[in-house]
Amino acid sequence: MSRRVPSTPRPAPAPRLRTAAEDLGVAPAVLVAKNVSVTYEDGHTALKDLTLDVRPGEVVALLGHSGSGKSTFMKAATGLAPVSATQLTVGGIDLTTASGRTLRTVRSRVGYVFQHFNLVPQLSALTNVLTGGLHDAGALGTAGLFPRAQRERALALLERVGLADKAKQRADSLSGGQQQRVAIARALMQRPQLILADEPVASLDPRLAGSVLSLLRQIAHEDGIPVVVSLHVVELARRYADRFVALDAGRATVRGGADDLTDDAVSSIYGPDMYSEAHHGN
Ligand SMILES: Nc1ncnc2c1ncn2[C@@H]1O[C@H](COP(=O)(O)OP(=O)(O)OP(=O)(O)O)[C@@H](O)[C@H]1O
Repeated sequence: MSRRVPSTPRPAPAPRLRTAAEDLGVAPAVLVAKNVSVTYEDGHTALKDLTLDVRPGEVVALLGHSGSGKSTFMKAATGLAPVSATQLTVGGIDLTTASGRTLRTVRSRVGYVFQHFNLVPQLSALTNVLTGGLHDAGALGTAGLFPRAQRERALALLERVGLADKAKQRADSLSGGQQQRVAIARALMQRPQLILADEPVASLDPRLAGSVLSLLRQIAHEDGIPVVVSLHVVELARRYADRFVALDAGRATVRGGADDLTDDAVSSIYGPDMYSEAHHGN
């Protein structure tokens, strides 16, 4: 059973812009997970009864020790893990029964951002972004001949992430932070309903980590595309997420708003010994 962290008195937060979710009122959840469990083929249960709704415009951080089930949840949300659930839907499509074309459609509408970027190293930044639109580009795209409208859109997305001048550069000649921005542009090329970012800043230094998370938050708040992001550094969750869910051995243990990530909450998520590392990163 999840428990909420009791609020402690804190200084009043600085005023902020309304999020897209707030503007939309009570927008329907894009991702609905009710009692989701995942047991892998070897019998290991990596997720147990996780319930989580993700609404337009919000950034939800997944916290917890290594091996607590964060990636497994993301795999479950794209039909890549063996799931049992009362409900698991993305954009209204039931992932517990989807297969074949339906599953491919769901995956094409979920942007995935990985720790190691997963770009094709020898291709240009622009071509990497274009691959995000393959689902819509048809046979021409598969042959590497992307329609002009797609190329223009990919360029506009590179501009959005601040890399228009790097469009023709090989992916492997870009810095880590730049590669992650290309990966985010590639995810946006999918016109995603949802972005899943699995430790997107674990390979980046703190300054670049902040800029990548700030970009993801901007996408959630301005475009309304919700972002689920797994993080190992609590301070980043406090700063860039709207709320968090902490997992422990596959179960949600603590959840709340970013302001609820008090020192007590951090200790109860990671234990007193891990407190310092999770607090500040390496
Ligand atoms: N395909 C698999 N088969 C069996 N067990 C798996 C499989 N994938 C993951 N696991 C196990 O499930 C548990 C949860 O793994 P998961 O990768 O979801 O954790 P995580 O919280 O994302 O960890 P990290 O922070 O290190 O990425 C771990 O014990 C892991 O070893």
